Formats: sequence, structure tokens, C-alpha cells
Amino acid sequence: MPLIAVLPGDGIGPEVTREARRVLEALDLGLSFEEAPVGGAGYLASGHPLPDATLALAKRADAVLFGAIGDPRFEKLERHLRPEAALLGIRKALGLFANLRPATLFPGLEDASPLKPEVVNGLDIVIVRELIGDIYFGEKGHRTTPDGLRQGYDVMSYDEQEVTRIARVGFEMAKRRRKKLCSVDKANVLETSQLWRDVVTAMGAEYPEVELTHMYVDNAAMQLVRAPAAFDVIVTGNLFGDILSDQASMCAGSIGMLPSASLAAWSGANGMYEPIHGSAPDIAGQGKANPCAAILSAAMLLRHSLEDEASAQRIEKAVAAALAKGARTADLGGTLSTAAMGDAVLSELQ
Ligand SMILES: NC(=O)C1=CN([C@@H]2O[C@H](COP(=O)(O)OP(=O)(O)OC[C@H]3O[C@@H](n4cnc5c(N)ncnc54)[C@H](O)[C@@H]3O)[C@@H](O)[C@H]2O)C=CC1
Ligand SMILES: CC(C)CC(=O)C(=O)O
Ligand SMILES: [Mg+2]
Repeated sequence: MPLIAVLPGDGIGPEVTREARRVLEALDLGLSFEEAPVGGAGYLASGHPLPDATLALAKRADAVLFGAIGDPRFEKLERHLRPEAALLGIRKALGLFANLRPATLFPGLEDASPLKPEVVNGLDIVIVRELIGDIYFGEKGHRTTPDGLRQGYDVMSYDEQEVTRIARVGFEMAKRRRKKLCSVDKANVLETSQLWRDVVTAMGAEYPEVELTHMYVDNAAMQLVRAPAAFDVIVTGNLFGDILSDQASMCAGSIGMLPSASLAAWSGANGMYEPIHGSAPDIAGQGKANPCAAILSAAMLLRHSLEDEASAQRIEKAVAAALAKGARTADLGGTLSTAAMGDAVLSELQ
């Protein structure tokens, strides 16, 4: 019986995860679920945002269903005690270097995006984001300059192996899709990006069927507004992927629509599945959050960790059917509560 670790986290995390779990349970796949606190909830329960028992559960589970972390009450704590440290810590501890963030426009949601319908029509892209390197994991700290000024620093670095393994995921993904890979960097300024571009370019020779392009991240941000549907697969680093995926979410109508899979291997391994959004303190506890990103993350869990493509598609089709019938939370211009949106998806499960 596959074990799913459920880590709801903070803010809207528990609200959207509840709906994702209901959908998984409704499929009656013989899954078992075990829940544990993480983030601010972990800190409250045990004095640490990533309690030992939570990490142990994540390690022994077949897959992790993650909500979101972040709690303004803990913003002033030392960095390693803040909720965000738990998310970075669990990704690192599980070796989840590949973060897949598909941005798809579901039929009927053209009007939910602030972009024109003709711009977002046909949107079906995947951002492959490196997840356990880059500036988020480099040396960081505070010091005083010789002039007596306070200075903060964060070191950005990538080694060849880190770039190679994520580039491989990008190429393999593109090979299985429309065969277009856009590598996004800032190689005109950053040494890390120059190495990134060299490694990706060299690997391109192994994939003659994939059309490889390179784009600076500032241009990529602009192109995601101008013509997002022209992309197929984007492969990029941790920081750029974090920012570009939030941006891409608005092409799909809302940040509440984008799921993600975080993987330690291209296929077959356990992984962690979470919406790309955060804990949304501004709407937490009000039943306003869109659970679709969490529900679609559960579909990705079935696809990537349990290799159950048929059940993954059942969930995705149910979300599409509910949206096609007009089910909408507030972020999509509707009035449904989080639970009512979950109900709408559940009623479409075939
Ligand atoms: N993966 C994670 O757990 C992440 C955690 N965070 C943390 O979350 C906290 C809040 O960060 P923010 O920058 O405000 O980002 P956020 O993603 O939590 O919220 C940004 C905006 O989007 C809205 N939003 C987000 N998810 C939504 C949903 N499912 N349905 C409807 N509206 C939704 C929020 O109401 C807010 O206005 C911070 O503590 C941050 O560090 C931020 C991003 C990712
Ligand atoms: C703690 C942050 C790095 C989380 C985030 O924004 C993300 O993974 O998208
Ligand atoms: Mg983010």
C-alpha cells in the first residue's frame, strides 16, 4: 500500500491540501496517508520548522504531498528557524533537484488571465527549474564593509554536475513534447550562467531532434507576456525559475492553477508535489484559496511517483470539466469557496 506523506504547512496550505487529499481518496487507489507538521506549524509543534519526525516520514513515504509554508509571525526568527528553511531543507534532504512546473491554460479560463485571450490561447509550457542549488543554497551572511556599512551577501554558484543533471531533464522533457527547449540564463553578466550555457550547449549535440535556444532572463520575462504560448520547455536555475513560474501562472489565469513536481531522478523515484504558490496569509482561513494547483499536484504525484498515468489523467480531466462548467474561485473571477471548488472537481471524477 503506497504511503503518501501529507505535509499541509501554513496559511492556505492545509486548506488546499485537504481538497487534494479528498480527490486522491475518492479515486480509491489503496493509498495510505500520514500527516505531519512543517513550516510555522512545525515550529509551533516542536520548536523547529522541519521536525525530525516530519523529515523521517517524508523520507520513508512513496511520495510527499506538500501544501505551502510561511507565517508572518515567524518572519523575525533566525533564518534557520523560519518556515521557509523547512522547504529548502526538505528539498535538499530528499535531493529534489528537478522541479517541473507546467503552465497550461484550461479551456474556458482565457478571460481569467490579464493577458488577451489570443495571447494565452494554446498555452502549454513546462518550466524545468533547478531546485537545490543556485543563490538560495550558496553561502550567505552579513558583514561590515571597511567603511563601516552593514552588508548582506548571498553567493550564486553552480557546478557542472548540477547543471548537467537539470539540463538532461530539460532535454528529455522537450524530446517527449514539442521538441523545443529554451535555456534561460543571464550569461551576459553572470559566470554561473556562462557555465550553464556551455553545459547546455554541449548537451544539445546529444539531442539533434530538439531545437535548443538560449534566452536572457530579462528577455524571457518579456516574452512570457508577449507570446507565452510560443515556448515549449524552459530550463533554468533556481532563482530565475522561481520568478518566471509565478509570472507564467498568470498566463494560465491564476497562481492558484499551477502545480509542481519535485524529483530526485528523471523517473520512477519518490518525489514531492506542491502548488507553486505560498501560504497566502492575506486570504488564509477564509476559504477563498483556489485548490486546483494542489489537486493538479496530486495528479502529478500519481504520474511521476506511482506511475499511474490513467489516474493522473482522471484528475486532470475532472479539473478541466469542472472549469468548463464554470466552477471558479475568487482568483478566477468566481464565488466558490475552496471546499466548493473541491466538490466541483470531485463531482466530475469519472
Ligand atoms: N512553496 C511555498 O511554500 C512558498 C512559500 N512562500 C511563502 O508564503 C508566504 C506568502 O508569500 P507571498 O509572496 O505572499 O506569495 P503567495 O504565493 O503566498 O501569495 C501571493 C498572492 O497570490 C495569492 N494566492 C496564492 N495562492 C493562491 C491560491 N491558491 N488561490 C488564490 N490566491 C492565491 C495570495 O492571496 C497573494 O495575494 C511567505 O511567507 C513566503 O515565504 C512563498 C512562495 C512559495
Ligand atoms: C521558499 C521559497 C523558495 C519558495 C518558493 O517561492 C518556491 O519554491 O516557489
Ligand atoms: Mg516561488
